[in-house]
Amino acid sequence: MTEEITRTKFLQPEKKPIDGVIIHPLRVIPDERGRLMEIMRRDDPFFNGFGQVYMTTVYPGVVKAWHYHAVQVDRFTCIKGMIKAVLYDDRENSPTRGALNEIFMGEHNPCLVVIPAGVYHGWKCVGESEAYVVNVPSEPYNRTDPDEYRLDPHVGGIPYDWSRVDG
Ligand SMILES: Cc1cn([C@H]2C[C@H](O)[C@@H](COP(=O)(O)OP(=O)(O)O[C@H]3O[C@H](C)C(=O)[C@H](O)[C@H]3O)O2)c(=O)[nH]c1=O
Repeated sequence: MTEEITRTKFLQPEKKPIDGVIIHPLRVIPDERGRLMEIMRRDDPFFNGFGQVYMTTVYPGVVKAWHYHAVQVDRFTCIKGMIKAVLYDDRENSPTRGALNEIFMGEHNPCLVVIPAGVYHGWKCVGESEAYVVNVPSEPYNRTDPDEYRLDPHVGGIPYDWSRVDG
């Protein structure tokens, strides 16, 4: 009973994915020389062109959030370290408005996450070393007028506490 409650607590966020969000598991192919992992392919069902590819990193304990894009779709993976990615749906008319998704991803759970425009998102490095994220957004970054809207991660009004949950 107790175990079930604990598991439910941690699995709950991914049980009801935000409308349009895709969590796509990535396969790691190891051999005696190292590892290989495909990230995204032109024939993936969610591929609809890309704007650019970039990497961004996050130091242990740091939160990078909340961001959303008006037009851009993000497709990101964590290739080194571990992050807790959190998504929040505040889109008017969305069937999942108010839903939060928590995804623990990275070396121990390789996956690509597709985030539709309008969905707040961000991540925290939950490992002990700098985490490396690769993003393949649908649009190139506009340096003079970025499609990037932000809220403070701690007092921005989104009902999520970024602190670690022990138990
Ligand atoms: C995305 C981008 C940024 N920049 C510049 C703008 C700033 O001077 C600097 C850092 O950018 P930003 O604060 O957007 O970086 P992050 O906070 O790591 O943002 C990333 O992490 C969060 C969680 C996200 O959701 C963003 O979509 C993602 O870009 O690089 C560029 O020059 N080119 C680019 O393509």
